Amino acid sequence: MSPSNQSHRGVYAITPDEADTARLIERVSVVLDAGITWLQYRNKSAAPALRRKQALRLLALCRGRGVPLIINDDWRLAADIDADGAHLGENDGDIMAAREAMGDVALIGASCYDSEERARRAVGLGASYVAFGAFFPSPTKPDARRASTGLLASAAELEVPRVAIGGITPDNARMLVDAGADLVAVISGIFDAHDPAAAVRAYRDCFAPVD
Ligand SMILES: Cc1ncc(COP(=O)(O)OP(=O)(O)O)c(N)n1
Ligand SMILES: Cc1nc(C(=O)O)sc1CCOP(=O)(O)O
Ligand SMILES: [Mg+2]
Repeated sequence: MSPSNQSHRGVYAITPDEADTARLIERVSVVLDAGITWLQYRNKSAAPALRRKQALRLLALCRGRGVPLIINDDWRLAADIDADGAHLGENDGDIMAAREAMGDVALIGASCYDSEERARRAVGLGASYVAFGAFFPSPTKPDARRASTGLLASAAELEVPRVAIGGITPDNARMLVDAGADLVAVISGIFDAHDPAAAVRAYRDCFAPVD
């Protein structure tokens, strides 16, 4: 997988906690139509049965739009429903086990926070992308530890896509792209925006070359 591959570049939208499944699908549809690269299903409040139901509904939606669906936290659920990937943080289990269960082409992401060493280890264990953050104060996760943009450049040698996360807005995204981010992962900047589709387009513009 090449970090310059266009299919691994752009907007990585992450769902907000949304208990109403019909509303979740409605909100995500708008965002998919605006042109995102990947979607992550993340719902920290839902019980397992609701998470499974929502993940299945999102998977059908994403398949129809050709957008990979990555499941947060739970690689077993991801493997069980045949999602496109799983995202694992420091308390979310074993990258090697996820890779073994999900196969070679699955998108297995690892949260690396502010640590290049953690990213190196994750790639060694089979991660397909690494995520660093938080780069800015995050409304969704105010206590997230902070990362510096230098990590994005130095992690280029890992030769997997580098994801930036945490408080990313259309106004600060370009500096992360310029620093080496292949994807920007966003919750509130999209889903709390007055016009989520316009927000996605504004993030996408940050990946376009400046004239
Ligand atoms: C793309 C991406 N990066 C980081 C995270 C955070 O993962 P984690 O630290 O496990 O925290 P939770 O999201 O589970 O609260 C992520 N989900 N996605
Ligand atoms: C889920 C998550 N992980 C982070 C990390 O730094 O690892 S920051 C974060 C929240 C991202 O939401 P928002 O775009 O609203 O800031
Ligand atoms: Mg997690």
